[in-house]
Amino acid sequence: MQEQHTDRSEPPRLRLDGITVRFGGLTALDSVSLDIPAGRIVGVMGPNGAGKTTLFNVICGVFPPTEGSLELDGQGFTPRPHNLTRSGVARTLQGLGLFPGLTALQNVTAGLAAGSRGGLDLLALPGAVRREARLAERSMQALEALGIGGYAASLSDTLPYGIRKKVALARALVSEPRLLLLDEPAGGLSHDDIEELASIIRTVPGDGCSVVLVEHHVDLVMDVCDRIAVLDFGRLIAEGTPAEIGADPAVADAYLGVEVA
Ligand SMILES: Nc1ncnc2c1ncn2[C@@H]1O[C@H](COP(=O)(O)OP(=O)(O)OP(=O)(O)O)[C@@H](O)[C@H]1O
Repeated sequence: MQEQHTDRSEPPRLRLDGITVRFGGLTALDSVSLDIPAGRIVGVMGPNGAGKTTLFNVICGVFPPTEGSLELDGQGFTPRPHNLTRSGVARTLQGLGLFPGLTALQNVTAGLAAGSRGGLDLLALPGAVRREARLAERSMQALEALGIGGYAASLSDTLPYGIRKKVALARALVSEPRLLLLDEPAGGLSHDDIEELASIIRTVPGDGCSVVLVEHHVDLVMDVCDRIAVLDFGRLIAEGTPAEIGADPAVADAYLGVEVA
């Protein structure tokens, strides 16, 4: 199945139209069309090598698709990795990507500065100082919203892994994105941390933000997502609600015995 563009009255937050990615002779994504509705959480699942990371990379502009196009809120969208925040798109990375020599607060502020016009001001002009104070205040609020304000002054590499994951999430959320891309956020987390992550992810659409969740952790995807897309060998083999995906024999086949419901 490929076409499932639904509500024609309002454009989806993100539309992927016929996305194909080839690496030499290998087709990593094969004409994938998928809508991410506004204010919804959409999971992308699939076995190893299915094309999940490749899809994420296309949405982030790491490389352009070989064929196909993207739209953001109905406008043609050519993502550029260094301009994503300004497009209203934020992401977390599998490897966290925090600056080890910076505090938790400074790491979050870096996420804001990436989206602002001048980046962080290095000259301590009065206006610049005020602006930096505002950025720091917003960053602190982002940390507090995730319950980790108490770690603001700690160097990020001294923090427990679960807290670092939250710092990375705060850095993505601080820019108030309209599209949040989460790349395997549950990787390396304990069961309790994953439950907490699930409740955090569920709050994101409250601000109208859409979420794309690329994740191996099937339980988390089933738990938090409004809709789920399943890739297998680069093809979109299923798209639907968690209940529909859990009952889809093609999905069960793709996972070869891995329990999905
Ligand atoms: N830069 C690249 N050059 C060549 N082949 C690549 C490249 N990136 C990915 N591939 C291939 O494309 C296919 C899809 O890979 P991708 O990493 O997107 O899958 P995935 O679903 O994210 O897998 P995993 O769950 O193991 O991370 C695989 O066969 C992979 O080997």
